[in-house]
Amino acid sequence: MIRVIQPSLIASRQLFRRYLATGGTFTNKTSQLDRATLTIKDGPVFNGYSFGANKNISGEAVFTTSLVGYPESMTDPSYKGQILCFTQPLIGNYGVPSSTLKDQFDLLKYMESPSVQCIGIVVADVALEYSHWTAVESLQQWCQRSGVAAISGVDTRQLVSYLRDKGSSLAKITIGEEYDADEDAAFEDPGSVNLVHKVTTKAPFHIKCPEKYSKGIHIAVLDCGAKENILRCLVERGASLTVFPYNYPIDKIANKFDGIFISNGPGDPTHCSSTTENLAKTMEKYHDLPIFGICLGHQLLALASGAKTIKLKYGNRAHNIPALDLTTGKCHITSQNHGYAVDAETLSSDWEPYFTNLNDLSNEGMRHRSKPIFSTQFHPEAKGGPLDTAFLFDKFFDNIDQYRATNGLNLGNVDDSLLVDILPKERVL
Ligand SMILES: NC(=O)CC[C@H](N)C(=O)O
Repeated sequence: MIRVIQPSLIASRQLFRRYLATGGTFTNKTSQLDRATLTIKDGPVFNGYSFGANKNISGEAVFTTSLVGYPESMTDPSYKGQILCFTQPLIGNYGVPSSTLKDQFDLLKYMESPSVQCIGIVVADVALEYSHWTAVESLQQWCQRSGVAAISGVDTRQLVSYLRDKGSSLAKITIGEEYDADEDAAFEDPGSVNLVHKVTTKAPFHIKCPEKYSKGIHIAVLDCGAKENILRCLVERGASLTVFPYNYPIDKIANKFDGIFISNGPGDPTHCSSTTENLAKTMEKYHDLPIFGICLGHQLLALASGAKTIKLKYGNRAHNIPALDLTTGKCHITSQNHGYAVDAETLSSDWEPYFTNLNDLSNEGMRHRSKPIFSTQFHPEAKGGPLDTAFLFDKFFDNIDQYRATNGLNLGNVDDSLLVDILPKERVL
């Protein structure tokens, strides 16, 4: 078959190349920007312009195809140690909102954590000018003040084609006129260390549900790098939260709560063996305690149940990934950010797959056949992305209602007094 390439496509490609050669900026002045280089380990080298911190960094290069939500993505602790490439070609045009403004629950209003978590970003074209009613600074200012390396003028289509072919790769961003490959320091692999240890809360803290919303429910959250909107989704449904470090021996006090939630987080789930051991003991000890896990929380629950996780070639990072609900046959559009997945083949007979990814057929969730325990690989809390699966938080609360109906109301509240000694009054951000 003869493949006809339209002249208009060739013209637009040539134009795009020429445009990238200028630093990827039709509308911005890049003359004041330093040169920068993105080097993929054993792969291509991309020249561009630095608009972030003036420092060389290395990490794992991954890509997201989300069209909006760069402030939310960049503050998502699951991106710790990663160099995030945006396939959306123009990034920064709506600026960056306040990173300290709080909402009615005393949670961050616009960000998913107090600071930028990825180590660097890669874009085709950065907007140095911005406009939005919530914006307080430009993406350039935010990256510079946060110490985050940022490179523009990269042909992100070529980069992503490479990453899809070869898989997520180690990479570096170096700032300066000339990049000398001989001066190459080692490419750092963030996945070789326990990244959860870096992002988890250092001490337990309490988030009190405002009177007006409160249902007297008390949930224990294992914080592996929890996104702010997960906490909000729990509090706005009427729960007070006690947020614990990821390796807290939760099995010792799980019965003092109405439910356990396990959060998202960065890196390889097998690094968190203390958490999986504690979860295994919790499930063994308390048979009808509701448990819900999201993303890393899903993977940790799977490991605790005896299943295995695998590393995906290039992962799923997007706001429009179709996940099939195996209990209803409905397909939901989901928000995702992960590089690992649960191997559904290894689930024990007590568990069943709950959702399946309709793009790559990877596992998207599991549920216990008889206990009120389930988890999802995707993010029902979104931020960014669609809220189509937010009903799963309601399902968790339905399980909690049933648990309380059987075990007595205000089960969790009884324990506030017991917990008071170990809890700092204020959350330390
Ligand atoms: N968002 C997350 O919780 C990510 C989970 C895990 N770090 C992964 O990449 O698969």
